[in-house]
Amino acid sequence: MGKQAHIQLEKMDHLTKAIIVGDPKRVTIIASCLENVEKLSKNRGYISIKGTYKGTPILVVSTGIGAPSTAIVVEELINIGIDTIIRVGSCGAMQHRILLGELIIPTGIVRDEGLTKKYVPSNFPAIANETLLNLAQLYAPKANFGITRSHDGFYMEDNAKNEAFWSHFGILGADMESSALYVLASLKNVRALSILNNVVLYEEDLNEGVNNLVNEEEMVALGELKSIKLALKILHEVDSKHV
Ligand SMILES: O=P(O)(O)O[C@H]1O[C@H](CO)[C@@H](O)[C@H]1O
Ligand SMILES: O=c1cc[nH]c(=O)[nH]1
Repeated sequence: MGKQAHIQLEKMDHLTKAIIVGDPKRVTIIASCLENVEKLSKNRGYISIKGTYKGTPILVVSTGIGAPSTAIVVEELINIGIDTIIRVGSCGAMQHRILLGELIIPTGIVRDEGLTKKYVPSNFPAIANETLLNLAQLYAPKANFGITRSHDGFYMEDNAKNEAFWSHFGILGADMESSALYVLASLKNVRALSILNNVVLYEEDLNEGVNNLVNEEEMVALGELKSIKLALKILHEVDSKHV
């Protein structure tokens, strides 16, 4: 397959592992943890670089916010031969015990976004790849593992009510992209995992929490670095594909 319409990348030799991030600024932070970094493309907010981590080639691409934009990136990454994808993202906690900068790693996800329903019925599960999940459990035993929720409406009036509803069932946190990644990965037979840094305490004002990320508040910035290092370690250690 040739150059992909949105990410503007084509198949590259030996490049099968990728990190996706929502915020394009995170691409630069990840670049600082890699060697042999090369800038690749910049199109519509989809920024990409490649580099190596302890010799393992890694591609890093930003998705922007939301499931549709993420699905475009995931589809195009698969088209260019990527078979292992880790989302390094941020999320809001849905349990009081989860502190800022703690990692939340979805084992399964409540599909409260619209995009994946265009692919499969809503009773199809969004689940993490077992191989990647086992490595995450090995390298980050203190992370919060469990079910999360992906949603579409950052500013909905009923957010607090919906979060209280799902929090009651033990849902750990919320983001907007992970369920799209998990569902597409299952459908297309590639491996996927999300590693989320908690940037908002449960029942804290959403805007204030996300601004903390913009201001690089210390706990949150450390959590982000922890999420990046974990993703790189997993991608380095995992064998080249077998789903
Ligand atoms: O920090 P990223 O990876 O963008 O993730 C989270 O932050 C955005 C909302 O502020 C949404 O994309 C949400 O999923
Ligand atoms: O609460 C939050 C924080 C970040 N991203 C979300 O989707 N929700």
